[in-house]
Amino acid sequence: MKVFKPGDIKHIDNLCVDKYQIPTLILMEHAGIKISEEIQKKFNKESKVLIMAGKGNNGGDGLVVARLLYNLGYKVKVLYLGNYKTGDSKINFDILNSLDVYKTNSIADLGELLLWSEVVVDAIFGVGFRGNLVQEYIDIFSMINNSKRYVISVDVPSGLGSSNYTFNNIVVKANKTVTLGCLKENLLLPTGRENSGELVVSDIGLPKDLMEQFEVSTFLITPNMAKELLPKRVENSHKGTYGTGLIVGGSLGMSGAVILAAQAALKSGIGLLYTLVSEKLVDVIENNCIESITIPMPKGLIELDKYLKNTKSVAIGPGLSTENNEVLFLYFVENYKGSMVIDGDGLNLLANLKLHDLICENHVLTPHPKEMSRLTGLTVEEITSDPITVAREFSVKHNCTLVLKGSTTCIATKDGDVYLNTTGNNGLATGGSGDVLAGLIMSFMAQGLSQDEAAILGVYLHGLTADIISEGKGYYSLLPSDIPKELHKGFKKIQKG
Ligand SMILES: NC(=O)C1=CN([C@@H]2O[C@H](COP(=O)(O)OP(=O)(O)OC[C@H]3O[C@@H](n4cnc5c(N)ncnc54)[C@H](OP(=O)(O)O)[C@@H]3O)[C@@H](O)[C@H]2O)[C@@H](O)CC1
Ligand SMILES: [K+]
Repeated sequence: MKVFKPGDIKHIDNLCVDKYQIPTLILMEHAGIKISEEIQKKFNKESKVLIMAGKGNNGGDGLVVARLLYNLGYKVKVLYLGNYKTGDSKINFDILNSLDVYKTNSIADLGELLLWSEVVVDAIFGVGFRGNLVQEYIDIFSMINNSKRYVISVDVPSGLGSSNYTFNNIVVKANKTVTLGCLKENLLLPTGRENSGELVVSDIGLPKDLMEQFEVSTFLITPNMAKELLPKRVENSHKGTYGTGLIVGGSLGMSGAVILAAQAALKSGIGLLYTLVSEKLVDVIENNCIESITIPMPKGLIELDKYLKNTKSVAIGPGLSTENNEVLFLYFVENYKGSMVIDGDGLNLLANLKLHDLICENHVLTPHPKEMSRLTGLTVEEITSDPITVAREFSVKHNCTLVLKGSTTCIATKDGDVYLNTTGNNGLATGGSGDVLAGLIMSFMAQGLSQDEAAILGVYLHGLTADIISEGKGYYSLLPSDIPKELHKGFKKIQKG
């Protein structure tokens, strides 16, 4: 599903007017209708609604809601923050003036108005919000957030920056956000997700042709997209049909990482799996992954060639220490020509040895923000405040697939597209989750998916399965090892669509 930058909306507005002859006043009316319908679904006509109308068009939407609900018999009060000298908001303010609706621009009355209200319509700022908040707005937002009223935000929760930036760290916290016409990037990033409440995308009559033709480079991974990516299973098949993969990893005290990656690969349809570990770990891997073939690390790496010949994909890094593994890592990055996931200490070796020039189109890198920081030299804050841009710039520069992990994971392709994933939950914030993901992506590449496809499906399935498990287990008790065990439930849900 297409995801738009807040900056795209101005462009869409202009095209509506210039190319499709749709005045923005019509769109504003539609927006108001949709918001008022959402309120009618939850609150009856006896309800007291406080409309907080900002000075731009977001405020104008709020003024329409005030009029529509007043006409329906709701008890409506408006606290307006603009002068409304021109434009669609002025027209709606003038219409409202002709009605007997209570209005004030006295911010000093906010406390009393909040006490009076049952529902607050947050129409203070929409996609036109920029930069910092002055103290007056910080106070307004705090009062709304502390009021314990049901808050419905128009388009975006007010104060949400254009990316994951929070500027003053305060955003209106909504119970529901009705976003107008299309999904916006900032709503899908962590700050947006934390503050939007239930997210509804509302059709406000933007022309279908315009929305289909408008080019974007950010997409949300949908259930349908995941379903289409599932590797096909055929009746007349054998283990060769579903590919051979190899996991390279493990070190003393870190054998579990290989086991987790291997179990994920084995439970996601791979034809044949090898694990390559140091001799000391062979027994523990053998005991825990009976379906895989364990290769003890040979003295001469050239001996690996016989295994790699038929191996379609590799995951290198789970549990691999950075100590004494430089030669091994370099061997794979330089010689292996199939698809390869580089995870965990594989990424740290890549960064330590400055091997960025060896990253290529066959590679899927799966860093969390700290690993991304080592790879790029950016701070973790710089990465998490604008993860879409950071991921996109890296994948294009290095011609690879990049999976930047987070509560919203960004999968960036060499072509510059970014796919956002919103499955998964805080129960995944545990050592070992990433190893499972590396195993899944490697397995899907072995089964014939491209690097981008495998990353998209792997990330989506990983999070979805965690969500299914958490329905019963909650978040505290979710273990990475639960995911391979319950993977069949994730597959089943994807297959159902
Ligand atoms: N096509 C669509 O989708 C449609 C979209 N529609 C709606 O329009 C909305 C976008 O409207 P918009 O462009 O007028 O911007 P909006 O969000 O109201 O804010 C701008 C105002 O905020 C102010 N301001 C900004 N930052 C500030 C700060 N830090 N601190 C203080 N003030 C700050 C800024 O002030 P200025 O910088 O100009 O002084 C300006 O006055 C969109 O979200 C949707 O609700 C619908 O009407 C129907 C069609
Ligand atoms: K808003």
